Amino acid sequence: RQTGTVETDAEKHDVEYLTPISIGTPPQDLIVDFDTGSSDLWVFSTEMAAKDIKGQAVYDPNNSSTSEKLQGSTWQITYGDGSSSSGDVYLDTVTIGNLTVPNQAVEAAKKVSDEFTDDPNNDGLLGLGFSSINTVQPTPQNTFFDNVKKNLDTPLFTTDLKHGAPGSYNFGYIDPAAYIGNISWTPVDNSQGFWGFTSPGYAVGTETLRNHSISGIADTGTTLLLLPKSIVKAYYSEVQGAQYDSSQGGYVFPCSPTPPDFVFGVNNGIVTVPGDMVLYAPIDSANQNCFGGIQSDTGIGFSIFGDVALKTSFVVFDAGGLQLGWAAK
Ligand SMILES: Cc1nn(C)c(C)c1CC(=O)Nc1ccccn1
Repeated sequence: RQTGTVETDAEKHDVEYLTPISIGTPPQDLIVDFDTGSSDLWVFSTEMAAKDIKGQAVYDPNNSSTSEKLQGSTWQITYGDGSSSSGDVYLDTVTIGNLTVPNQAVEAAKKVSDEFTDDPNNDGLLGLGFSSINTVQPTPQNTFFDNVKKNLDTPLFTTDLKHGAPGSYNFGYIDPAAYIGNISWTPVDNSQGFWGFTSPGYAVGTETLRNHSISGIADTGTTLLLLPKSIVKAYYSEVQGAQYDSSQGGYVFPCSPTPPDFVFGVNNGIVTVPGDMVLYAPIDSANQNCFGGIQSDTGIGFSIFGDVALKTSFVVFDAGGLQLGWAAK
């Protein structure tokens, strides 16, 4: 039985967290976005048009003695923010930290949307959602985690994302030194292929928790905390000068003073998003006004507990117990 750990580094404003992986023989090193909100492992590849590659590392299946084309298989994915990619599929050896999966489905991109072309540091996505939403046709493929699970001491992984600093993904064990206090556990609804859960309520600043169920997903691949419009309005009503700025596509407010904390419940525990984490990023060079890290989930159908929420905590994604554990750190 094994365990593994790999460091993930924050991009500017923690917009995404990029993590090294190796594919093929000899190993080809790429840096990808681990995404608990999707279930495809896809990478920039030599099968793409040169104009769509701007600085990314690419996977070359012809340069790997262990690659094997999955004949007739294709994939196409469109994310909620409208970005997309598509291509064909190889089986090849994938290594993350000290964990290796010999016949992992590696989805080689032939096309990617501009959002990916214009993100020079990101060479692809590694889905850590449930394999039920893998997009490979005609036969959906397993995620890296689903393939490595049987070799792990226990079928779980943990995230320890940080604000402006490298964090870590651990596989197969809970590091007691990575968190403080108790872990609050809550059941996972994976019926849509996500790490879904329901928070019992929220609070703004130091007020007491309001009973208001929030159903959402724990999603490392989404930058912000996307919540029901009514909760977002309630939060920003307590932030001086906050307003919805349609040109920015969300709530903006003066970068000073620091806005109030946002607290959400997890079972009978709470998770606190400090006000300075809600200050997502300045929208002007004078750093006068800031774009909020909390925005509306309108149109998605569920809330998204993205990096703004996840980086406050040590989070356990437990596939064995089908539960999420949140702890302070
Ligand atoms: C931001 C957003 N809006 N809507 C409607 C959804 C569903 C999202 C989340 C999203 O799309 N996340 C993402 C994007 C690219 C790669 C990985 N995950």
